[in-house]
Amino acid sequence: MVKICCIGAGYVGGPTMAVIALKCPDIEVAVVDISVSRITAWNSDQLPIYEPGLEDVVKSCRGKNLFFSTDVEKHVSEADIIFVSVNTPTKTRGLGAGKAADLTYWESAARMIADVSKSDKIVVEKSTVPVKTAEAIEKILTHNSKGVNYQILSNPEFLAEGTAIEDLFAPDRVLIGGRETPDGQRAIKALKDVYAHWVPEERILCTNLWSAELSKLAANAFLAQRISSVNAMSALCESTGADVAQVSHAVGKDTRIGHKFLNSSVGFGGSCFQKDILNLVYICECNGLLEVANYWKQVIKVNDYQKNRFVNRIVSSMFNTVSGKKIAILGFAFKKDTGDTRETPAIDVCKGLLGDKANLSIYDPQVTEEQIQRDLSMNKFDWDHPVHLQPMSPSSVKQVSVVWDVYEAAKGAHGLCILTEWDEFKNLDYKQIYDNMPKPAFVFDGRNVVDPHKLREIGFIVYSIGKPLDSWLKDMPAV
Ligand SMILES: NC(=O)C1=CN([C@@H]2O[C@H](COP(=O)(O)OP(=O)(O)OC[C@H]3O[C@@H](n4cnc5c(N)ncnc54)[C@H](O)[C@@H]3O)[C@@H](O)[C@H]2O)C=CC1
Ligand SMILES: O=C(O)[C@H]1O[C@H](OP(=O)(O)OP(=O)(O)OC[C@H]2O[C@@H](n3ccc(=O)[nH]c3=O)[C@H](O)[C@@H]2O)[C@H](O)[C@@H](O)[C@@H]1O
Repeated sequence: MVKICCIGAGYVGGPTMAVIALKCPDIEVAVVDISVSRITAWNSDQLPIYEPGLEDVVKSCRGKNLFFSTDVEKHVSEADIIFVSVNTPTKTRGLGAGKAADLTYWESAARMIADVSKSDKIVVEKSTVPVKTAEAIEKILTHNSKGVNYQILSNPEFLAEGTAIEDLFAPDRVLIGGRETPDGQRAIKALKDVYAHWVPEERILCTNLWSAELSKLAANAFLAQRISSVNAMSALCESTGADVAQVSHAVGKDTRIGHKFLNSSVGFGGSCFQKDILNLVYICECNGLLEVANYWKQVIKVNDYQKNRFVNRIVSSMFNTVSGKKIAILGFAFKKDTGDTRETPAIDVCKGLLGDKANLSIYDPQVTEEQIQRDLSMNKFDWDHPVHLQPMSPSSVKQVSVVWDVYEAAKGAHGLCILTEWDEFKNLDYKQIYDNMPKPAFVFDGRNVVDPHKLREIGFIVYSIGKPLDSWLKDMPAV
């Protein structure tokens, strides 16, 4: 029986391995992690991450051919194929700080593999890594090999959170990069055979190592670029009276452009887009390609601009101050159907409002108070480390309260800010909410989930990203 071990039981390692176990009953899959609490949660009824459909998959194979364990060394030494799906955060210190990927966790995983392996291994990069990481990993492994042969493959993951199980069941493509040697090709075939259990052959793309590594960074950069493009247009729409939804629709009808990923928003979030683009920028700079680096940097600058613009709009429309005013924040996760808050635009918007001394009442159906308090008091990039290595008990932010009832969050608030597109926000009783707010009552919709016309009929002053402004907002331009 082929044995797979995955190092890193996170948003990627957990769901991908669960699906491999489900689709390949003839393979034994062990997911290992240094975080005891994560592994305990994977072995319990309360999984450590919220992802639609995940629980069913885990329950149907856990204890049969899917195991979660903290015994990292045992499972690594027994495995034929080792996936490495550990954190690759942005460096916060030293060379490349603020841009380069921090490969500390990767390197320590590689050194541990070299220490405990007694049989030949295929080591698969599942984490998103800089181009040429495989070369570095290969050096660590071969310099410490004790006669064991290693083949390194790059097999980046393209799942999106909230749809991870769907994405894994029917991926647009599976990408496998390896060495162009007979041993490298054999390793590619071994991994291809795993995916071939359920992915049609024409969707499994095999390339050289560097193409696979770079394709992952490129794919995320292209996706983020689309959002920054439409968000840049949203600012122009507000100045001209165009409606960004209509513009996106018209543009996306061109089959060469396509309609997906053209929703204007308060900005993209998530653990990877910014991190991976910064990483790409750093690689370009290291290769002397400054024009290319600047081109991609702009995608992040526009994203920051969009978040700032949103905060400025709120403050300027409320008589240039939110000091002492209650603002209800509806949604904190970086997108709907996940409890993940990594790099969520809500953090920057909340910090911007807190900077202007607002009192925030936050509601998100999947995010706990503890998480929100941590996010609002943590330093940039500190979030992307194993949980038990993150700074402990940051002080809580006093002007923030977190509630589990959206109407309670809204009660007495001067304004509502919609920051995540949870479906439930579409159909709230906005009349009841309006009646319980001081006037003028504002709605700032950062996800275009509400119908501004209906809310204006109730009496709200409504700002929807990229939509024609009402006269109140026109008279109070955001600087
Ligand atoms: N979150 C996502 O949707 C996607 C993430 N990725 C990439 O996948 C990688 C992992 O991301 P996530 O799963 O989101 O991160 P995560 O933080 O949820 O999981 C990483 C896990 O690795 C563990 N870990 C770190 N060092 C370890 C070591 N030496 N030994 C054992 N366990 C160790 C941590 O404790 C943590 O549980 C990153 O490179 C990310 O860029 C790629 C595609 C999608
Ligand atoms: O490498 C990764 O981590 C993953 O990053 C993204 O997945 P994810 O971040 O989970 O979620 P997305 O659906 O891409 O959304 C990212 C952000 O962009 C925002 N977004 C998305 C689409 C859109 O049209 N407009 C928009 O503002 C979302 O609200 C969210 O904040 C990619 O979609 C995945 O392919 C990739 O594997």
